[in-house]
Amino acid sequence: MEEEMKNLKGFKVGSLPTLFYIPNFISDSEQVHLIHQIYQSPISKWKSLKNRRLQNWGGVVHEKGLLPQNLPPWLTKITKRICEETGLFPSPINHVLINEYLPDQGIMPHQDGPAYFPVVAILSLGSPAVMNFTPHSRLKESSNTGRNTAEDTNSDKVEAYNEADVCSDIHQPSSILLMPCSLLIFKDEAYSDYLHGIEDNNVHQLDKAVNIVEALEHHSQDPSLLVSEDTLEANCAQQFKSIQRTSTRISLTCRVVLKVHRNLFKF
Ligand SMILES: O=C(O)CCC(=O)C(=O)O
Ligand SMILES: [Fe+2]
Repeated sequence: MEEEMKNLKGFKVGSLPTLFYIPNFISDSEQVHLIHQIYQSPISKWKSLKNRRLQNWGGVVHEKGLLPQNLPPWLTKITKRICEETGLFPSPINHVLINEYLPDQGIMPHQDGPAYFPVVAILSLGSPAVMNFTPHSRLKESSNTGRNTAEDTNSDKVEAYNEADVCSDIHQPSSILLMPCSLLIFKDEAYSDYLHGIEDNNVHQLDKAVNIVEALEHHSQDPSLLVSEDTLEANCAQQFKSIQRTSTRISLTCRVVLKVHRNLFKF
């Protein structure tokens, strides 16, 4: 806890417990290197879903735990740094999902599966995008069995929610602007009581974004940013209205699966 407070002090954004946004967690050249490694991977490593492609690293996440595979050194280099610098993970990060989104692709609102330790670190590369956090009623015990969404087949998500599950009382939706090279960390209620998702269209609104100042500090000239016409006199942070997604976004979702099966036959 002490470590966490020290390392992440100053990076908490918004009022929803708990979101941390670290701009420029990696350098531009590290971004180039990571993108190169991702596209160097065998084509068979890609799995195509309805609305995006993904690479799964670290092994297969099963309802009962992880059937592990070592992460490649180009990934452990970054996951080790995430562990050390955040101090939030109980053991080394052992699972990384790499998602690739074209400008009109996204990920439906979902909650990450129960196999994961409830802290997520997402490194963003390429085109900016907005992630939305939407409140939902607490998962009922009976539905928390690790079933997949309709969209996914790799057991990393729990079932999608219908409208009736989304409550509108004290919990307010919020969103976060994910610029390239940034690291987003979410945990606590943001993990347990909110769904997170990215809209599948090429314009993302910024009106609910809680980290505009932090996100734009080094990126205010980014051509993706669209300025609102009616806020010319407003301060810099408020004049950005939306982003135009014009190229591919890649994200690395880094997590810990606590239960690891060393032996296939023990499943
Ligand atoms: O691409 C992202 O930023 C989010 C990915 C995600 O939520 C997931 O893989 O569970
Ligand atoms: Fe997720």
